[in-house]
Amino acid sequence: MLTVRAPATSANLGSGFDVFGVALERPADVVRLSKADRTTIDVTGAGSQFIPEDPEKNTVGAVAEALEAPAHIEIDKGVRPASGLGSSAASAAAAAVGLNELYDRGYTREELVPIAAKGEAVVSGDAHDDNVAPSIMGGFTIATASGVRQVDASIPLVACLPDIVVSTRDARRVVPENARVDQLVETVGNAATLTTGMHRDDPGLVGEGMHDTVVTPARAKLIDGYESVREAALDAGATGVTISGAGPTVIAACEDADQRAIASAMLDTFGDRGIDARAYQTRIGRGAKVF
Ligand SMILES: Nc1ncnc2c1ncn2[C@@H]1O[C@H](COP(=O)(O)OP(=O)(O)OP(=O)(O)O)[C@@H](O)[C@H]1O
Ligand SMILES: N[C@@H](CCO)C(=O)O
Repeated sequence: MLTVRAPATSANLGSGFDVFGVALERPADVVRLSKADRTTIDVTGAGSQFIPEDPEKNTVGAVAEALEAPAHIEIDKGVRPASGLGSSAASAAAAAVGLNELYDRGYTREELVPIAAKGEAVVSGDAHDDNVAPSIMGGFTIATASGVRQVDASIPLVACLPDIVVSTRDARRVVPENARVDQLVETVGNAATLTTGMHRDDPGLVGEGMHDTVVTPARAKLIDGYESVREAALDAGATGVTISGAGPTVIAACEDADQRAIASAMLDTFGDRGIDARAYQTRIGRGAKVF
């Protein structure tokens, strides 16, 4: 038996659609794995009633198949599914790291990213790396066709998860197929600014780089109250606000001292619209850990 804790993640960060991602210190999935003749899965915890235990439909099943590593896998969900916090990815990351060790496959953390992404493909139809990469490697990650670059950062964040369901599959359907050259120029500038902020651990630059005029406006329509929540967070001191992954979580970058006020402002604004929510006062953290 081997236990792995894999963190929630926030992908895109506005200007880095399908490329950027960060690991969060919390919440996380805890996955226990033991060798078996065939893969079986038990799921408990947050939203487990909505998560299939069929290995063909659960992200960890695809990972076990890719690694040719059948196992009994117990998933204790700390990351609610369809949250925009990489719920499916956290389980896939934990399974990739754990089965790699259990079967002594010898893959590096970076080599495990595309293997874990095969789990994401089961769920959203696309094997996007931008959640599994930070959940496996930690910190801030830049996932491209040529591999993953990783930066250790510890930017304070507030992730506000409303009691709304937005599936990645649905959110990918509203992404525009084209963008103008001026939007391309603005996005590159914001992405470069955000990356510089991560290297300098500068919440101001990271927040500035989270601005996005291409994907975020299209997805904002799926989150009741998004614009009001974003404004309230900025008024409370957030340096930048955007949709976390495919949503509905709304994520803010900030200074430590402003976290509590930002969390309250976001919760109150959703509450004014009759929407229950919870806010994680967290920060960028480390990747999957084997116990
Ligand atoms: N191990 C798993 N953990 C969570 N969800 C899973 C898992 N395996 C399969 N799923 C399915 O994946 C879907 C949740 O994935 P989805 O990508 O929509 O949400 P998310 O991963 O929380 O969000 P995002 O990818 O935007 O961060 C649910 O429909 C769930 O049934
Ligand atoms: N980049 C993906 C992340 C999903 O968590 C999307 O936004 O669809």
